[in-house]
Amino acid sequence: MTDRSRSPYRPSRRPKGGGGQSGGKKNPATPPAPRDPARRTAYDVLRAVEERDAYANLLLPTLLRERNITGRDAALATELTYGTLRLQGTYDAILDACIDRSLKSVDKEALPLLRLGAHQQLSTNIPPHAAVSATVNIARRVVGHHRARFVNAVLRKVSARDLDAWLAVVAPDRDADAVGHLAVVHSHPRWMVNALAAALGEDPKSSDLTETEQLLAAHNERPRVTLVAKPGRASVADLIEGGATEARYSPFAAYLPEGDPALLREVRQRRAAVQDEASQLVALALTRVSVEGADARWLDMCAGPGGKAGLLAGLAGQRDARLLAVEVQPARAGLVAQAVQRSVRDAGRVVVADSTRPAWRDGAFDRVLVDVPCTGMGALRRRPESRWRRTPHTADELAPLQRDLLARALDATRSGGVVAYVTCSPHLSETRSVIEDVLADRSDVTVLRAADFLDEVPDVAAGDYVQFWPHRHGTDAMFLALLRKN
Ligand SMILES: C[S@@+](CC[C@H](N)C(=O)[O-])C[C@H]1O[C@@H](n2cnc3c(N)ncnc32)[C@H](O)[C@@H]1O
Repeated sequence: MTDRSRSPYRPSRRPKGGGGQSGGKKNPATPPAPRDPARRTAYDVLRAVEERDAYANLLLPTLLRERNITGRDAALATELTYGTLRLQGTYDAILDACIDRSLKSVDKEALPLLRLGAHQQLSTNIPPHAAVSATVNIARRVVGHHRARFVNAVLRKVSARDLDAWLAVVAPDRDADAVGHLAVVHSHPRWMVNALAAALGEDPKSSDLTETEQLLAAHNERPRVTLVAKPGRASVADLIEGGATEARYSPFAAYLPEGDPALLREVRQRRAAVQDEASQLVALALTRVSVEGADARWLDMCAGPGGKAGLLAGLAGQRDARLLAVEVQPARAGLVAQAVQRSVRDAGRVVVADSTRPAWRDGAFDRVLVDVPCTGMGALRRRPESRWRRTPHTADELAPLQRDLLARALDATRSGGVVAYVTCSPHLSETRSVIEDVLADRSDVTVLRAADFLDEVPDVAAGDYVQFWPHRHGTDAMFLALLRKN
């Protein structure tokens, strides 16, 4: 057991009575800041992710704000939370080797402590003894002394090896089982490694999964923050003046190397927003396809939370066109309304509706974006926990809705108009399979070579389609098909 007197994280004692505040006054509205605020906050997020499927990217900023945690503590809490979630699969394989029973039998309050402790020991510069004692201190407060002793015992076993040495013990041999090896080393579910290898055109049965490994490794890197300057409302130069740097591909993008995007005036005024560069480019590609005749009515059928709608509304306004943005969930439609607010010529309109039951007549639109609900396997860098929430069946379960939405998008488009089918996933069941299934029943569609409309981006063509990749482009893995209605 850790010697409390030597712990650098030893909590200070509060005086009894009088609330411990200077002047003896309590403010019941303000919860006391937790001791060791960075680790405690990381633990609270990890536990909420485990217990109630919370989203770390939403909960962490909320807790940091509520607890008034800033600066180095906020940076540490962020690193510990995301770092632990990213390598959770690797840490679980190691922890499993350190306890006598199955890791699955460890309760949901203690398990995040084990992962948090393993992360500090194996992937940070925090000295192992400090990582153990600090984690055990939190364990005493949140799960009691008995289970804290269990946490202490397991973490001491973890400290016997460094990460590479542990991987040599717990990861399957690469030659015998390449997918199993990569799954443990890069912390992905096995089925997902298979699906990603197939999407990259590599044979999951071979031991040479070089590009698959690059992709898995990229999923565990911290994504850069990319901003979009909304057309007609802000410029990239404005963002660069605020501290951003020039982006590689999108004419509307800038990268923010550090700092909180909300501190930028343009972001606060909703003239700019955070948006992945590939998200910008797939929307832009739709606007680059020439259409003969009228080009006044644009439709975004799945608009929430409004990233692409915000960009499209600005571009529509600049061309004197109008964008109708449709979203089935009222709360998300509210976010779309904020995103299109004050776009050029006020070109965006938002409605709450189900796009599979269209309230518009067939052929009413010149350009249609259908950015369907999907597994989100293209955004694993930003939502690391989502890889453990999906199952091998999630993509198949979504396919009927994706097919229905694409068919309705084609119906909504006039002859000569164009549809962009977009997913934030490279999974073949949600990308080319959906298109092939829908087009098998129709003779009124021509598939365009989507990469021709994104000349500035190298290595993005996947046959007639476009597939962005984190390891090639530094973006989310967005998929795009451009379909002309004959
Ligand atoms: C992948 S997200 C779209 C992202 C969005 N285009 C953006 O760039 O911010 C899919 C959205 O479609 C919405 N959705 C799902 N089914 C729908 C339907 N039948 N009709 C309209 N919207 C739907 C979901 O609520 C979700 O907000």
